[in-house]
Amino acid sequence: MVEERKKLVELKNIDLIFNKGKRNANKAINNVSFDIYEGETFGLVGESGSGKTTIGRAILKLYDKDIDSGEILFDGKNVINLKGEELKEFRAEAQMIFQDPQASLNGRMRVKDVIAEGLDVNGLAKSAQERDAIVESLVNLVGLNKDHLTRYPHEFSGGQRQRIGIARALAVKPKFIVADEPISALDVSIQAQVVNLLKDIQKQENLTYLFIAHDLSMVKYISDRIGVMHWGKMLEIGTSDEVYNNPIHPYTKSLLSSIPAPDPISEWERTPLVYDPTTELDGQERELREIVPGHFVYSTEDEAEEYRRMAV
Ligand SMILES: Nc1ncnc2c1ncn2[C@@H]1O[C@H](COP(=O)(O)OP(=O)(O)OP(=O)(O)O)[C@@H](O)[C@H]1O
Repeated sequence: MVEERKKLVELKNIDLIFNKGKRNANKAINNVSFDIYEGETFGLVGESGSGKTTIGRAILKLYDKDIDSGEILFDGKNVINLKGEELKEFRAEAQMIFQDPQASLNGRMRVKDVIAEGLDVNGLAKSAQERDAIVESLVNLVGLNKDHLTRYPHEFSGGQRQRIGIARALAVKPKFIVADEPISALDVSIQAQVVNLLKDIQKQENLTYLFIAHDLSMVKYISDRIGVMHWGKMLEIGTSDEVYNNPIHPYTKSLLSSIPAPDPISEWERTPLVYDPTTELDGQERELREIVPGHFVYSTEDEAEEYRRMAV
């Protein structure tokens, strides 16, 4: 089903190397390919430093350097080549929501102006009245109220600040949002509210999300498909159900086994699996291979055969 949908974002064999040519060169993204379909939420998981943020920022063209090889297409257009009007349009169509709303919102601006910044930069409101009206509708959409508009971001709780960040991203009517650990800094009790808000808005506005997280339980809840990253490489891609219920790559299995179980008995029985990453360094050629329809695992041909046998 998913395959028939339009691809909004296409990553083809992306490499991105920080400090290229220097002693501290770091290949943060290593030959990564995947697509994000229009209207879906693609969850990107993996431990700290695995390259998730780098992928999100590379798609949004937020680095002052280009990717080192490969191609990123947004709505069919090569992101690297975007300039002038096309780049401006892309900047509005593809937005980011950050982990720490405190750090990402300008504390000296009133909420009203924080939210309207994108409208102002892109000249999207024809009059002060229209600007006010758009800001008010956004505030309603994210569950804040009009009285909040004249206050400053620091006067709000973490969850409310994230709502301000979401309203701000939505102001320019994006098609695509990279949500980079948008709930990690929030109290557990607030996390579900913000995730539900993102889901509701997605439906209402027909948005496409790249949702970055290390909290696998929430990723499962919000994502249609999930990609698992380790050391800059994509090790497994599948539907959310497949990756959770039938994980194949040993790294994915270890990540899932580290999630605490909700009830004490299962938690007592839980055995965390330890992943041995040295197999990634054995010099064998690996690539993402389809094990069952729509479920891909980074493997050699022999490993893929073995995975297929085990999946039957
Ligand atoms: N601007 C930069 N300059 C140099 N190295 C960087 C830069 N940004 C990230 N890196 C490195 O690239 C690798 C991938 O980092 P990235 O932030 O993408 O990982 P992540 O999976 O998002 O981790 P986290 O969950 O901690 O944000 C890391 O080794 C990191 O140190």
